[in-house]
Amino acid sequence: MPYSESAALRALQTLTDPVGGKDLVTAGLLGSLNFEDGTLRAVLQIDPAQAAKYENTQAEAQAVLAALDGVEKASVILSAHKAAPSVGGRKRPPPHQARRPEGYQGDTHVKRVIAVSSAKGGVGKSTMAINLAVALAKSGKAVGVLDADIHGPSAPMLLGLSGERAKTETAEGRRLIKPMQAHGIKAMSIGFLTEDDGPVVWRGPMVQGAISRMVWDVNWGKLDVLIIDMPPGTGDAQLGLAQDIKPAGAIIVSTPQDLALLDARKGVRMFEKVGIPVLGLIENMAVFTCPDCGSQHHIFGEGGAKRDAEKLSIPYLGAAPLTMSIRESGDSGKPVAAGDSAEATLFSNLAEAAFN
Ligand SMILES: Nc1ncnc2c1ncn2[C@@H]1O[C@H](COP(=O)(O)OP(=O)(O)OP(=O)(O)O)[C@@H](O)[C@H]1O
Repeated sequence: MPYSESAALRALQTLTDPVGGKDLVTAGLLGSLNFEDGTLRAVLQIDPAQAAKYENTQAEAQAVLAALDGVEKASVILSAHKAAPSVGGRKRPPPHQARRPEGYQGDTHVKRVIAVSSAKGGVGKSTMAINLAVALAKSGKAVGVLDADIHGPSAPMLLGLSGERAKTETAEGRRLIKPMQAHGIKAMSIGFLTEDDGPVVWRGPMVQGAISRMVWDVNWGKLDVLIIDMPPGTGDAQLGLAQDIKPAGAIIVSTPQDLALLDARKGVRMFEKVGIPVLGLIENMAVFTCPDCGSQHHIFGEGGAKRDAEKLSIPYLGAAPLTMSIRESGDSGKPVAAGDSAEATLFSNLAEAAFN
């Protein structure tokens, strides 16, 4: 298989920062990653005072990168962490932290932030994000979902919380938004913060600011996973959001349709551009089984998602069928994953594949 940047990022994620304890990518140590003529070069930016602690890490990183498909030679360089330029005596934070409130500690309680994304609208991304979250919570994990789709928030309806309004509470000395709770998960959506559930017509920086606030000004408490249901698309807004929130990984949802898959490839590239590893592709609406005769119909095509995942060197995490109960449960605010049907088992298996 050819070299893929996602595979390289995933490989670096298997190694732990000996100082901070997070994986190398999430810890923000990866300065650059360049592939040319079979040679993969990575720069890890470390604090020079801690250089001795990184000797093994350098060798380990070189070994995992050299073992990748398409890589003939890997070289990992340790470079001194450049101090952030000082402005008026204060350190300027790196760009993705720009809106983080002063003294914010919240995300130290959140073990992993994972984005669920689709390059095309209507492929079932929100349905997938909510059902994966509920399935994960059923397996004992503490899970939160942030509905980052400012223009068409769907979490209130999918969770049976339409019309509910979030309250605020004081935690860690700050006034924070109290997340909503339903079906074993915590959730936040712009739909809980505005007067009605209609689409919110905001633009560019306002959108990004509002979403960042929902990550940082919500009292998430201790979470194993915070799932970000990203707005559909691969434009500047999504790219900025990914840079701003810096999730540890992204899951791409697509139907088997050629057009959706073409867009999914753009999605993979978008995340790679900002150094976020793609954990895999989930195919939605893969097959419809006729309830009368049991015959199976691949309404949006067959096999393309698996082939595309292979071509892009990203894991194919599995598929969800097109069923009446997935649609109805979404509309009625009772996620199918919360029950004990065959679909619920399927979402548990998908969650296992995607988050473990
Ligand atoms: N596997 C499925 N089987 C049946 N219906 C589904 C399935 N997945 C999603 N749907 C339905 O398809 C519609 C779109 O789903 P959803 O809102 O989750 O998509 P989305 O990709 O998040 O859309 P948007 O891009 O507009 O946010 C909803 O009515 C939902 O109930």
